[in-house]
Amino acid sequence: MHDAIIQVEHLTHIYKTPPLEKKALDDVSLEIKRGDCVALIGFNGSGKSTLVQHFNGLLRPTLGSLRVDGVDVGDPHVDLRALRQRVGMLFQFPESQLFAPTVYADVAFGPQRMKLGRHEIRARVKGALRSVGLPPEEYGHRSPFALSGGQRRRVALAGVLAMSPRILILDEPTVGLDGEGRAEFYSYLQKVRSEHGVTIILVSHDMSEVASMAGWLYVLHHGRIVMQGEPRHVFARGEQLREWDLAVPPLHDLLTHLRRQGIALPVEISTVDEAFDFLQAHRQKSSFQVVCPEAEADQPRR
Ligand SMILES: Nc1ncnc2c1ncn2[C@@H]1O[C@H](COP(=O)(O)OP(=O)(O)OP(=O)(O)O)[C@@H](O)[C@H]1O
Repeated sequence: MHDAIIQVEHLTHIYKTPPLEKKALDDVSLEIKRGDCVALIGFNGSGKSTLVQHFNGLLRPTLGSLRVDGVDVGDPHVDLRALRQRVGMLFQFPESQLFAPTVYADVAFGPQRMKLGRHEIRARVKGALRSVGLPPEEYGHRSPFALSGGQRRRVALAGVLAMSPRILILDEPTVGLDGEGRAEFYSYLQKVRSEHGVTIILVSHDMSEVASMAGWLYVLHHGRIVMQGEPRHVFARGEQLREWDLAVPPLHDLLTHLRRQGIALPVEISTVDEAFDFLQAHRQKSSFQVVCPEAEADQPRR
């Protein structure tokens, strides 16, 4: 496909740590289009990290092939340094890698290593900090260690963005953040995506979390892609997902239950609002009623 930024064909990866061998990926094929946001979902040890480490050449295929942004990652003669600058990776707990005395210095570290000019570095650092909601005038001079957990993580994201990656890989990006920190992180990630047009790959155990961002999910199990599709279609197969130890978002469990009760909810429904609108529109035809507790609570008691 001409606009694929990542093409993986029959990729197998075997870790050879004598005397043991571990097949971590088994005949994986996929294509990710430029500008898309996809998620790799799977239980512990299913091969997610092994797969994404091929995307910037940290690992090379044992068998099969992959091309990333036009580069043949499997070719041992290819120098992958340029590719690594185009593929930004944010590992779990990235804030633990922050080290500089100020937010500005931390974000500037990557562009400085790229040997860019002073003006370019300044423009990139300021732009990256603005993208993650930390205006440089306010946060640039502060110590990253004096910020909240969520803000520190956004500093780490700005550090990757300042390298102007074409592909951004985020491994469990919100693990350890509270609900508010998670929501904030994803809203800035959404902003980054629209502003920078970057291709995003999310790695997670938590399907409900990535569903709001990702347009396509790949489910990994024992190193194989066992299911893929739009989140709403994947979630509709809850029983199968549970067999692979994956939790289905609670809304989708409820929708499945209602369908079993004979309410013909279309598979396109994937948010609470969509479910509510559908039930409202159909209540005339059906024997059930939609009760809105807030509206009820507003009524004076008789
Ligand atoms: N360096 C290594 N040497 C040997 N085996 C490894 C190595 N790294 C990972 N593995 C094994 O390969 C398999 C896939 O691991 P991987 O880390 O890719 O899974 P994962 O889905 O990312 O897991 P998690 O969600 O726990 O991070 C696991 O069985 C793991 O134990």
